[in-house]
Amino acid sequence: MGTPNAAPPPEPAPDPVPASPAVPHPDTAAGQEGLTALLAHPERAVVALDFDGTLADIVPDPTKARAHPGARAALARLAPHLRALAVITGRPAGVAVRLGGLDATPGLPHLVVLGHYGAERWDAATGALHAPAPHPGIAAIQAELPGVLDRSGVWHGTWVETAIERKGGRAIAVHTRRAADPQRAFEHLREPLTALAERHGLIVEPGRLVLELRPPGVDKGVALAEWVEETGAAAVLYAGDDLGDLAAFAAVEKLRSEGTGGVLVCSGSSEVPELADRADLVVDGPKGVVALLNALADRIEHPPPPATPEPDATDGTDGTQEPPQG
Ligand SMILES: O=P(O)(O)OC[C@H]1O[C@H](O[C@H]2O[C@H](CO)[C@@H](O)[C@H](O)[C@H]2O)[C@H](O)[C@@H](O)[C@@H]1O
Repeated sequence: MGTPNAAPPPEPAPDPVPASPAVPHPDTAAGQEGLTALLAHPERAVVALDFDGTLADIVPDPTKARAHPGARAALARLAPHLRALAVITGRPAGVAVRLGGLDATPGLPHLVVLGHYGAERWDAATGALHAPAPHPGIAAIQAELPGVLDRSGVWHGTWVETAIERKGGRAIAVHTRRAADPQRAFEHLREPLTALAERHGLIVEPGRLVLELRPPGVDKGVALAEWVEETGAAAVLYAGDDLGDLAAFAAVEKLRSEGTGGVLVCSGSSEVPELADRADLVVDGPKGVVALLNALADRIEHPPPPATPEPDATDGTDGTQEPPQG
């Protein structure tokens, strides 16, 4: 039995607060400004991300790409805080939705997927897919491509059908990741595939060990700028990993010059140094992108307490005021 004057039992220790992942610090002043704008008013900000290499790890077989573990949960966690969220990809929109499991992710009711570099659009709200008619040059290229690849000698006469990705009849990608010497094969095919594309009114979009023959007239920069305008966003964060994302980076740089906050994130790899050079922030591939999305959500959900104002050096409260004269 305790004595009446005994000290009260100590309060039980509070549950440990899980350590919050820190939001990484952009390397550039423009990136810091953009991030500050996004965190101050996420409800006025938008986030757009590339798919392969950014939300999904790079794998040798393009049909086997999947969203990085945790990517869908991180998107679903961040999306409700934002004005809008988009995936902008070179893939057909429906393929990115399927491979990413984006239609099966609760919490993404307003996601937009802009496929084929912005030529296609899928809206989660309706499930509707808008796609232009296929360019007639694609069918012609499908017929000629096997001959061009045979003559290239890259696969020593045994090139495999798996090198070709047909992309829903709206583009054709030739992958060299599974060639004996992927980089050499890429360089070797560039000229003949460019000539083939030009003969049929198409362009070549180079990517990570892939040369894609696709219709001209749209790119990720055009797609991103139009979408940002549509949303009326005051700040935009764009994350990508490949050469096709440079156009989106340029669009963000232009938006910044016009007063919109912007953050350029590179999902880093050794394959595309050009993008890291232009980024405000380089993270460690899709794993780093997922960590960034979670850190942003965490910071928005648990904002730091307002900073204590610095003592005013002229009000005499900190002892540094000049002594009265005279
Ligand atoms: O805009 P993205 O979402 O990045 O799509 C660009 C191209 O990505 C895909 O290829 C890349 O990922 C493959 C799977 O990891 C990899 O095998 C390949 O080497 C990469 O280049 C996709 O297959 C292409 O159609 C996209 O255009």
